[in-house]
Amino acid sequence: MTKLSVNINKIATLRNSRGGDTPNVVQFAKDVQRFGAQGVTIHPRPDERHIKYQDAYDLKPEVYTEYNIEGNPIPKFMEMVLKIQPTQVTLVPDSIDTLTSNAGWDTIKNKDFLVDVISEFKKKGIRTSIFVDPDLNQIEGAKATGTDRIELYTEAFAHQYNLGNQKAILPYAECAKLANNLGLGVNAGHDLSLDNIQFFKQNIPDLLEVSIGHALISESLYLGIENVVNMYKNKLK
Ligand SMILES: CC(=O)[C@@H](O)[C@H](O)COP(=O)(O)O
Ligand SMILES: NCC(=O)COP(=O)(O)O
Repeated sequence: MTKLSVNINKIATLRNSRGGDTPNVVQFAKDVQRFGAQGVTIHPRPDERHIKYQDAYDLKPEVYTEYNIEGNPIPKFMEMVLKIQPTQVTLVPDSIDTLTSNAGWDTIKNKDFLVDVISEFKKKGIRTSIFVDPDLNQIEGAKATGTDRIELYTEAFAHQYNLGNQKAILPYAECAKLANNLGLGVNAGHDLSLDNIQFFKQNIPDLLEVSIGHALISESLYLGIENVVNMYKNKLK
């Protein structure tokens, strides 16, 4: 079974746009779990433009499914994750000013750094995952870091699949196979959606978890908007 972890960054983006507490990210996390999500993902960024570090702490007692915190392991991030002790930390090499995650780790160049950081998290019993491009050398490199899992960076797949290029799945399937053979768990995320998730799942062996945010929240708006427009109209009769 593949677990669905709902990334709630976009709920924080909406909240922050008005400066208040609507929508409330903790309530949203509670609700998605009540609706069946098997995990909650957040990706606090150094500028706290969506999820704030305080949200990460506030969510801890309310996330009773898998709590996955993603981010670049800068000292402030490491300190927070080590304090919170979520189920999983996913390391992403994003630069400070990046719009969204845009690359996986170079696991070979950054081996020593990743070995150190991963061992810190593992000492506290936190499962580790590292964000990687679908490249066999990077999967071998990931194994050498001591990580428990990898998260396949799926933006390229999502883009190509949308253009009708189903072959874009092939490097992902190969990398998942290699990871499984090496004893690494396989997660995936970025731009997965209702359009592409079933095809992705069917072609990736032993896919343990997907984290989905941007499309899932956008789809929720579209799938809910008719209902809400009519609820307003009823109140205006
Ligand atoms: C690693 C990854 O792909 C997600 O964490 C994604 O980057 C969400 O981050 P944003 O919501 O900041 O785009
Ligand atoms: N790890 C990927 C994630 O959490 C969500 O990415 P996206 O669905 O917002 O692109």
